[in-house]
Amino acid sequence: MERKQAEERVQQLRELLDKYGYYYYVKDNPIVPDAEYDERLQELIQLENDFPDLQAPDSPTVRVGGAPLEGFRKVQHRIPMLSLGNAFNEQDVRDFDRRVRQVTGDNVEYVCELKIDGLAVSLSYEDGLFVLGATRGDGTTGEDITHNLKTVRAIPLRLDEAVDIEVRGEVFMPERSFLSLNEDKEKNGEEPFANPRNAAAGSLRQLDPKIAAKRNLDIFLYGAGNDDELDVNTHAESLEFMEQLGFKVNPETKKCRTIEEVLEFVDYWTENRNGLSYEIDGIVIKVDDLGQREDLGFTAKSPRWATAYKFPAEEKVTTLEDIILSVGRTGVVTPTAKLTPVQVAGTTVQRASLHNEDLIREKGIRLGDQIVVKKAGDIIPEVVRVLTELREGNEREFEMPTECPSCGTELVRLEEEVALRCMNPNCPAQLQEALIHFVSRGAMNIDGLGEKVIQQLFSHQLVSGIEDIYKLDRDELLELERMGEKSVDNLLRAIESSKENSLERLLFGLGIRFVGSKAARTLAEEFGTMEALEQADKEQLLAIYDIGEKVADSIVSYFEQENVSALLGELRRLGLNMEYKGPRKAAQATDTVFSGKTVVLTGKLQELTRKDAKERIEALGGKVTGSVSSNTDIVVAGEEAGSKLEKARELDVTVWDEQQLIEQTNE
Ligand SMILES: NC(=O)c1ccc[n+]([C@@H]2O[C@H](COP(=O)([O-])OP(=O)(O)OC[C@H]3O[C@@H](n4cnc5c(N)ncnc54)[C@H](O)[C@@H]3O)[C@@H](O)[C@H]2O)c1
Ligand SMILES: [Zn+2]
Repeated sequence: MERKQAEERVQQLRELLDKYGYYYYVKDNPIVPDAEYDERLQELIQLENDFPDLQAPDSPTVRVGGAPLEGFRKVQHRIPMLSLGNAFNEQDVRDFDRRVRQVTGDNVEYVCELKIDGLAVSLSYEDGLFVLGATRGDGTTGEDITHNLKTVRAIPLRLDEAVDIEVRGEVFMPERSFLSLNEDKEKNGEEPFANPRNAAAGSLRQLDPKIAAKRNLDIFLYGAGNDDELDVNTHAESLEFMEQLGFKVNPETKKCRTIEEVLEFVDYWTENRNGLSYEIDGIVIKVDDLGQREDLGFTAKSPRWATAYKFPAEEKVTTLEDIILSVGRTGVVTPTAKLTPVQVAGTTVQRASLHNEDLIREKGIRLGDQIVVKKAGDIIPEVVRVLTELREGNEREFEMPTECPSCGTELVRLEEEVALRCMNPNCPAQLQEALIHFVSRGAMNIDGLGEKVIQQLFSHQLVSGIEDIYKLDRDELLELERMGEKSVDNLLRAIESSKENSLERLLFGLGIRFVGSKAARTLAEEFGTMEALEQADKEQLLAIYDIGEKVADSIVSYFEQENVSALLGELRRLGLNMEYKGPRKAAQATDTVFSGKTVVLTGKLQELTRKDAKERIEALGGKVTGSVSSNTDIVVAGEEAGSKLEKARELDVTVWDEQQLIEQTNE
C-alpha cells in the first residue's frame, strides 16, 4: 500500500474505532459486534507497524478503554489498569509463548483463566476495609462507583485479615439475571440490553445505587494490582491468598506447564463454554512467576506477560451484495442473501437465508447494506440486523418479483402463509430440486449425483423427472462435461444399487409434504410395502403414533393423484424395491449390540455422515445423545475428537472408532 493511501485508511480507521468505542464504552450500547471492532483494530495495528511515522499518542491502538463519564468522581489509579494483547488462533498463542520464552527462558509456567465478559473494576481495601471501588476508565483515570459496588453481594466489605490490598476483577451479570432483566424491560416497553456485558456496565454506571442493587450482579476477582507488596511469588499464590481473604475467585483456573496444556484448556472451553451460567469471550493466559513478569514488562497498552485468546466470533459484519431467489421443490420462492465472503465461527459464510419477504421488510434490509451475520455452532447463517449507522446512501430497496424466476408463472401467496409460491407442477426449478432431494444422502443416497450433475442432466434434457434417472444411457452420460468412463460407470452402478433400497428411503425421497425421514421410517415399519401404504385410509394412518392429522391428509391426497400412481407404476416396472427391509420395529430389535444402549458420537467421521451414523444406531435399537455421562455405553470417536473422548476415557466408557461402528451396523 502506498503511504498516502495508508494515511487515509489510518485516519478512517481511527474515526471508525473512536465511534465504535464511544458507543461501547460510554453508551454501553455497541453498534457493531466485538469481532468487527477487533478486526478493524488489528488492521490499524498492522498499518501503524508498516508505517511507523503514522503512529500517534491518541490512536485507539495505544489507548485503553474510554474516558470516564461525567457525574462520577474521578479516581486516579495508583497502578494503571491496562488492557490485554489478543490472540485469535493457535498460532497467535504459540507466538505469545515464543516471545515470553525469549525473555524468561524455557522454564515458564502459565495460569489460564476464563475471560469473563463483563466490566473491569478495582477494589481497594485499607486495613481490611473496602474503601474504594472504581472502573478502569481510560486505564489511568476511572470512575468512583463504590456505592454501586457495595450492592454486589459477592464483594466483601471487610476482609478476614486487616491488609492493604487492591484487587481487580470482572463484574458480570449471570445469564439468568440478564434474561429476566430484559424480560422486565420489554414488558415496560424499554429497549433491552444487547448482551450481559452491556447490562452489567450499564448497571454499575447508574447514579442511583438502588438500581444497581436490583440487578443481581456478580464478580470474579482475577488478580491483585499490588502483587509486589504482598507476600507471594506467583500469580497462583496471589489468587490463593485472595481466596483466603474472602474474595470470589473463579474455580475454573488452571496452571499449565506447557503451551500444549494451555491449548488444551482453550479447546476444552471453546467446546464447553455454553454450559456456564455466565458469558466468557475467551481465555486469559498469564505468566505465573511474578519475577518473570517483571522481566517481561509492559507495552503502552498491555502487559507482555499475558494475552487474551478470543473465541472465534459468532457474529461478523459483512456486505449484503445481492438477494438471490431460489425455487424449492414445493414451489416456495426463498430469498437468499449473497454476502461478501466472511469467516464466521471458523467457516466461510457467503450466503444467508432471508426466509421470506416479510423478514426483509422487518429487518429493513437494503441491497449494499452492511449487515451483522451470525453463525452459532451448526446453525445455518442468518442476518441478525442491518447496521444503518454505516449506510452511505447508495443502498437500494429490494423488490420481490411477482413471477417465478424459473418458469415465469405468476407467484401466489397462500392463505396464512408468508411465502410466495410457484404453483406450476412442471416448473423446471421445482423438478430439479425434487430430484436433488430424491438422490440425497438421507433419501436414495445415490453417490455421484450431486447438484452440479443434476443441473447438467436437466440442461441437456436427459431427465425431467425422478423415473428418468433409472433410464439414463451410458453413451449420453459420456457426452457430458467432466464425465469420464470411470465416473459414468460408478454413477450407473450407484443408480442400479439404489433400486434395492429399503422402502423408507424411497418414501422420503418422493418428497411427500410433511413426510420427513423419521415419518418415512415409521410408515415403512408400519405398512411394510408401498402398496399397503397406497391403500391406507386416513383412519389407519391416524392410528399410528407420531402421525398427525396434517401428515395423514397429505399422504392420502398424495396417493390420490393420478400422476403419482403413474410414477409409482413406472418405478415398479423399472425394478425399484418397494418393501421395507429393516427390523420391523426398533422395539423388537432386542438382540442387537445397540439395544437399550446409549451412544455418543464425537469428532469427524470420514465415511458416514453424523445423520447416517445416528440412523444406523437407532435402527438397531440404540439411542444417540449429545453428551458423555456415566449413563453412556459407547462413544464413537472420529478424527480430532476432543473433550467428549477425554471424558469417556475418564469414565471408562467403551470407545469405538468409525470402522467398528460400520462393521457392527452393516447387515
Ligand atoms: N463492539 C464494539 O463496538 C466495541 C468497541 C470497543 C471495544 N470493544 C471490545 O472491548 C474489548 C477490548 O477492550 P479491552 O481493552 O477491555 O480488552 P480485552 O477485553 O481484550 O481484555 C482486557 C480485559 O479483560 C477483562 N478480563 C476478563 N477476565 C479476565 C481475567 N481472568 N484476567 C484478566 N482480565 C480479564 C478485564 O476487564 C480486562 O480489562 C474487546 O473485546 C473489544 O471487542 C467492542
Ligand atoms: Zn416456477
